[in-house]
Amino acid sequence: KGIRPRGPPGLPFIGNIHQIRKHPWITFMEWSKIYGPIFHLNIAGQDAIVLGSHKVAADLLDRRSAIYSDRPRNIVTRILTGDLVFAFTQITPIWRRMRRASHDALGPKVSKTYHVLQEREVVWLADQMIKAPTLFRSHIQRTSASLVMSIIYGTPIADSEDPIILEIQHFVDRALGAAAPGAFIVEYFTWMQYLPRWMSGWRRYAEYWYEKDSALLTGLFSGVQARVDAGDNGPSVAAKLIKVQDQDSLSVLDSAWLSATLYAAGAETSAGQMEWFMVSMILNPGVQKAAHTEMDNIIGRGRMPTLNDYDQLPYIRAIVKEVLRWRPVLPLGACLPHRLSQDDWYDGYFLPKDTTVIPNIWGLNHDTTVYGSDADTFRPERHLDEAQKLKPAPKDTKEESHCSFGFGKRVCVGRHVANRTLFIEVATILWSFNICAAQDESGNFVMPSSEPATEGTSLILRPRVFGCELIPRFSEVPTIIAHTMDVQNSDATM
Ligand code: HEM
Repeated sequence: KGIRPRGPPGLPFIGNIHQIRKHPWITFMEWSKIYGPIFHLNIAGQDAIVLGSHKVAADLLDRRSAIYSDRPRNIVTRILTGDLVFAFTQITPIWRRMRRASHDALGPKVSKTYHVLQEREVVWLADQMIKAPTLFRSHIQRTSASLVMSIIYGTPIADSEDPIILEIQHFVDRALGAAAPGAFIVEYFTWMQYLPRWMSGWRRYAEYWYEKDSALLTGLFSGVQARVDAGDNGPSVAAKLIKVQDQDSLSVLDSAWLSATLYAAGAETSAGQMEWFMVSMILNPGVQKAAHTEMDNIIGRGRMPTLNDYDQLPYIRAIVKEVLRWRPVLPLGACLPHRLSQDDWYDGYFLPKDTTVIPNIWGLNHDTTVYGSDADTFRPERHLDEAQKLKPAPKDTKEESHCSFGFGKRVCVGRHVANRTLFIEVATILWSFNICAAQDESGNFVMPSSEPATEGTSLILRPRVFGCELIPRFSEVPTIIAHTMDVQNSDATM
């Protein structure tokens, strides 16, 4: 039907699997230089293409999103989640309803109703950082988990070791783990799905956990139902799902899984980006200094920043864009590639139905033809013009200046919330602290690595474990944080 894109030669049966183990996004950048911005991989007999330029990614995933927005069919995940995690599902009627409900609950206008929750959480974060600075990573974790829990279920979390959080985290690890390439051999040898149940340990595992997780998630959702019935009017996604009753309403089970999907997609991603923010600040004191100057000029030292300051703080917004560009926590869209749902032709190439389509988000974000020869450098100024206002974003980056929120019909539904969360966390930490490298016993500074960690099972790309010193920028910082907390608490009880 036409020629296929070129790609690296592979081995019989397994294709290219053995060549793409460690940091595949870097290998893919190299292969893009050899084979062009669209190249072919053989994943154990399954066709895949990798997209290595903004234009190709936008041409296919955004401009032809009608046929490039399915997900690969994953046998184990489907059973494990009852096909109710819409981030993993095909474009089905249930995906459409869940996606619409999420957009209605997290879109640009509605997400303003969560500002009060975001502001409360970050002041709490600053307070924890003042009181126990060495535990900053666990404070960042708690804040992300708590914020997403507040937005979704209306229930903040005081401790990152909270039993509910641990239980949900196990659910998230199971779901993401099952979707990870190579997790279950049946995904490659699909005839195994027809083996009897007693020969299929993976099936018994998936069915068992689907029942258990459905009970856990329905319990969480029903807790919100009980509060709404008792007259609680607090803003939350779950409360919105309960209150909106129309022909598109989701069942309790669907709503329970939808809420949990949003938690799974939102908590670790935001926390991972915040860890990269901390690393970028330690490595770039000049950037910190410029941010502190913006803070002093616009906010001053008498109050903490709020989300109302968003438009007045272009340098902070440029830092957020640069963190997302420089170290995207989902460098390949992680376990969420797209799938082509019908035969297609592009630039003289034939692309068969069912091809897995992998955008190299990391590669696009580091493309020197778009970001210049210093694309690997953390430099927020690249997003600003001479008047220190934000520049228009490069073409095909959907006003974000990076591709870290994905593409087309699958573009991250939580991006408005995520952008504001990162903004207020970054602004609050920079208003409060000088962030410095930690010192070892001999007083030498220990710089964090800008290389991503590879250890651990998380699919989120995080920095290696690192320390830092958080020094309040001026003596009134602790008092102003405490005072802001008091005001927020009294507003909440009014
Ligand atoms: C900095 C934080 C975040 C990053 C970097 C991020 C990134 C992404 C990426 C790359 C995708 C895949 C897009 C694609 O397939 O093309 C995605 C999907 C998704 N994100 Fe986010 N995300 C973040 C935060 C959030 C938050 C806070 C939520 C919700 C509260 C959320 C909910 C989702 C959902 C539900 C999907 C699946 C959409 C679908 O398949 O239709 N994300 N995100």
